[in-house]
Amino acid sequence: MAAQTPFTLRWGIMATGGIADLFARDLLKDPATRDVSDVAHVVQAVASSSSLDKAKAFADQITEGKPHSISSYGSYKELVEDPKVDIIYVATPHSHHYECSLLALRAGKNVCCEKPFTINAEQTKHLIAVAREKNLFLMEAVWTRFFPLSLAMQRMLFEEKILGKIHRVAVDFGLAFDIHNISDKHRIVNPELGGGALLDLGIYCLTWVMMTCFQNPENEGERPLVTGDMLKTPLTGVDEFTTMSLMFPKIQVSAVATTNITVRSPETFARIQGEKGDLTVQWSPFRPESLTLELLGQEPKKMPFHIPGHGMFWEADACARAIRDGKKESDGCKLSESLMVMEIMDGIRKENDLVYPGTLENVEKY
Ligand SMILES: NC(=O)C1=CN([C@@H]2O[C@H](COP(=O)(O)OP(=O)(O)OC[C@H]3O[C@@H](n4cnc5c(N)ncnc54)[C@H](OP(=O)(O)O)[C@@H]3O)[C@@H](O)[C@H]2O)C=CC1
Ligand SMILES: O=C1OC[C@@H](O)[C@H](O)[C@H]1O
Repeated sequence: MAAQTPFTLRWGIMATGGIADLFARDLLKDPATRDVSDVAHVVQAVASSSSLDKAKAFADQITEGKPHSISSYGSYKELVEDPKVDIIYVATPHSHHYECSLLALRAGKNVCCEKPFTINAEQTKHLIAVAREKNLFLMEAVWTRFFPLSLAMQRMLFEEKILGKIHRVAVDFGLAFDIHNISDKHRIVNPELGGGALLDLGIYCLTWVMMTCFQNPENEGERPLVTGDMLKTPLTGVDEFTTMSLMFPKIQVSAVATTNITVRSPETFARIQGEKGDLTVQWSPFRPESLTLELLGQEPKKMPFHIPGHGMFWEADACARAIRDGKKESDGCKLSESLMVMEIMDGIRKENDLVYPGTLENVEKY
């Protein structure tokens, strides 16, 4: 039987920083290397807000000097106006996600925007409203949700019920940014770029809590009761340490999530404890490679999950499948969940008086 022609999605990469590079390189990987044949990707165009030369250099860099036909633009506006681009990957700092996603949606482009979706929940709501009004696909790029490990873990917990009743979840994600020696302009500490632990790293902790608690079918979509505490860095006033408590009354599960930008989390960053034992997940919280089952009375069993590349292609494949099928959001990263996570983070920031400066929290009129 003849092989089916894959559905090919043509990407426009908005920004030329660290994650844009990793994402674009993953798009260029042959899908066969991850056993995918129904969808494929093309890096159609790239844009830099700073200069055309930067965009051109980025295109050469991701193709490693090989001949290519990627269009380069010296502005984001030109990128979203390219008729050959189907979807924009927004890879700017947090502070710019909202305006960049709006720019793309208003130009009629589908959007996959880096995490955190926006600075606050009102901005996320607005993006969702614009996407719906324009009948476009929109997704927050929470790539971790699409990893084989994440999907296997959910099958084990919810279909095989390998731990029996789940009682408790603990997740920690910290990175040692050496904040006393980096520039206060670095995006991780700079309030003007939406810096701080919660929005950058805490969102992954919340992702693990959503995947292990909120998405438990027995939870039936009930929202957790949330409280949180922050310790802010005297350097710039953003949160250096944030601790969150998330209680799920319907399933009687308690979750604790901790995040910080000063010390690296230990190798085992997540522990799910149930009546039959524990399931732990090993580094990293954003790109998980192995989990361990520690069932009562049995030897621990470590299960590695191979990642044939950086692992960002799985979320790209999900975008392609959704768009191919005429869907306006991905089942793997629902807009309602992205909005809930933004609302949780808003609530914790409010409890701790963390407000971003200038116009960062503004929402354009609907
Ligand atoms: N999924 C993941 O694992 C990761 C996700 N991220 C997310 O991706 C986003 C970008 O992070 P990262 O790539 O590390 O950041 P970088 O600082 O490396 O790159 C950001 C890029 O955004 C563009 N940009 C536009 N406006 C500004 C501005 N005012 N200040 C600085 N840069 C600007 C620049 O490109 P240009 O000048 O060409 O327009 C710049 O290169 C963040 O929101 C972060 O949360 C980050 C790392 C990992
Ligand atoms: O998403 C992310 O994951 C990896 C971290 O290095 C980075 O700061 C963060 O944005």
